[in-house]
Amino acid sequence: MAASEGSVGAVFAALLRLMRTYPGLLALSIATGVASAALALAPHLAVAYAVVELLGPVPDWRNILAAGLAAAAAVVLRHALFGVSTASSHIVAFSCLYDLRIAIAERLARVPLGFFDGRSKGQIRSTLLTDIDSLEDGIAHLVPETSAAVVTPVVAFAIMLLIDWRLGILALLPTVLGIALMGRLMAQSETATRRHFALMARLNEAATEMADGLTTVRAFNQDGQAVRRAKSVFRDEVRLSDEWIRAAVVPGTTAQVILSSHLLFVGPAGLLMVAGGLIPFSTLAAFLFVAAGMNDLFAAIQGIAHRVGRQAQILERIEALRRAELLAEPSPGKAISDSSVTFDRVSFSYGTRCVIDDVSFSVAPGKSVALVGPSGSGKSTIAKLVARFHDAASGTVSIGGTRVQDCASDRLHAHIGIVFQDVFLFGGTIAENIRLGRIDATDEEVRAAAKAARADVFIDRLPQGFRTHVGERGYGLSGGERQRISIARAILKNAPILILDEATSFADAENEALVQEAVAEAARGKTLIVIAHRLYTITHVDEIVVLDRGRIAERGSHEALLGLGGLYARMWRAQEKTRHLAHGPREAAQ
Ligand SMILES: Nc1ncnc2c1ncn2[C@@H]1O[C@H](COP(=O)(O)OP(=O)(O)OP(=O)(O)O)[C@@H](O)[C@H]1O
Repeated sequence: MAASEGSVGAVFAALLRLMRTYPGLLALSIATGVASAALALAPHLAVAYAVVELLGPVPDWRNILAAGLAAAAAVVLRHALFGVSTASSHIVAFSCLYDLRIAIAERLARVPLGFFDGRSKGQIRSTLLTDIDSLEDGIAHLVPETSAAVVTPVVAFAIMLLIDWRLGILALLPTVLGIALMGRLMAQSETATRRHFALMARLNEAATEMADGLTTVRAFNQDGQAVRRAKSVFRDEVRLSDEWIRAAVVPGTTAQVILSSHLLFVGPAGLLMVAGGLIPFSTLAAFLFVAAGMNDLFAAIQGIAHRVGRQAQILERIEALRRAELLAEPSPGKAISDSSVTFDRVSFSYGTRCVIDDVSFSVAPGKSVALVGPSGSGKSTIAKLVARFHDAASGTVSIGGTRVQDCASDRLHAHIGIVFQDVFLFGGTIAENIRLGRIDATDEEVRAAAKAARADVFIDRLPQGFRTHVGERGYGLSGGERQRISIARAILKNAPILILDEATSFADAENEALVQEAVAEAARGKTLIVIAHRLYTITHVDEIVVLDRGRIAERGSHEALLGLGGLYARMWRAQEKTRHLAHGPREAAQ
């Protein structure tokens, strides 16, 4: 966006673009803001008029009184207009913030899910909350205040030029000089502002990490280290703010002094002109009263200059999310004929690191494949390529004979149900969380899905059953219970392809048995791709694909792979030994 270039014009253009959906209110805010600012000069003009009258040969007290009353009325009107201006600009601002949040949320819902891999949640949260909130200053204050701050000096200078053009030009010089200096100041402070905001994102991350990771940190007795890390970011923040203020204070004050110095130029020059008989004293007095009315406005201009720089960087970060590259959508998308899944010579890299290398396999409709292999071998990445979280760098991933890139994303996602190992539950009721599988499902359907997922018994035992609120991320439920809610979602969705990232650990055998039953229920009649960590759960699948460093090392049935005596057989023996030790010989033999 143009605002990222940081120029004042670009920032205002970007802010006005955001506000253009509310043209009536925007115009009202600017017009009343400008009128209010122009009226700021009225008392000065009234005093100037009264002084000229007083210094005249026959002062007319009625005129002087009228000037006083006009000044009082102008003050009241000025404040009333200012109230209208800020009220309407705030209505526009809060509507714009809402629009932006919705636009970004809709955008984020359509970007490839891989977009989130490279970004910290803290950064996204900071932009969605803090940055968009900070835009309120730009929209509600900056635009009307700036229009007003520009108009008042222009009107004042016009009046000053009318009173005496020579003094008017003299008063203009320090303004030009001060504004030029302020421009340089803004350019200089841009780097500092940028560093400050980068630090704000780190602050946000540190705070999120502290809140989210508190349990882990405490469990490992690392509270000291976590606090030290957070403290170091907090200290950096103070240091940087200090540097920032120190860097801005000298040039800022200089610009302010120069901007306010017009009276220093005009006063002596005007007195010389009076002494030389070029102008009467009453003209100088009137001029000085109008010129004095400019001082507050110069201070306002300086504040505005600083805020524009800040807004430029806020807009830049907001735009990065608002313009995030979308998944290329085919138009119209091709049909998906069945629920088969095929990988044909697929390779994929995260950055420059190749993690899937020339992988080919296929699963026929209603059949099952298990992806196994050491940690980091690429199992989850393969599952993500099926659901098009990322696009393959080469080769094709297809569903029902259609490349995933050729399917409209809603149709693609309607075909795939995913059960992640790390189950995400929203803060809401259990029923709402299950209904995520199909928004229009009836209460009976939700209950039936929960029953099929072996979740109904524990849900009914909760204080408010299906209406029980689960906290953020499912706080208050066990891992196995969360897993079964997530399986209930998939059962409710009833998509023909099921991708299952198998949970690695369970607190007890009962929970594990229930999840296994739930999985069997969810997978009934579906094409199943299961990422398996515990090999004894997948001995029955149609094909096992063994991955090693992104390549297919072996494939076949459980028995065939054991007979091969390779990686799978070694993994199986290692796991059986552990199971044997954990459960005793009888259970392991079952
Ligand atoms: N978002 C990412 N950015 C960069 N590298 C990634 C990303 N996600 C995964 N990787 C890397 O890609 C490789 C494959 O990861 P993947 O998660 O597919 O493996 P996995 O076999 O599922 O591992 P695990 O069994 O531990 O879950 C790993 O080396 C991992 O570090």
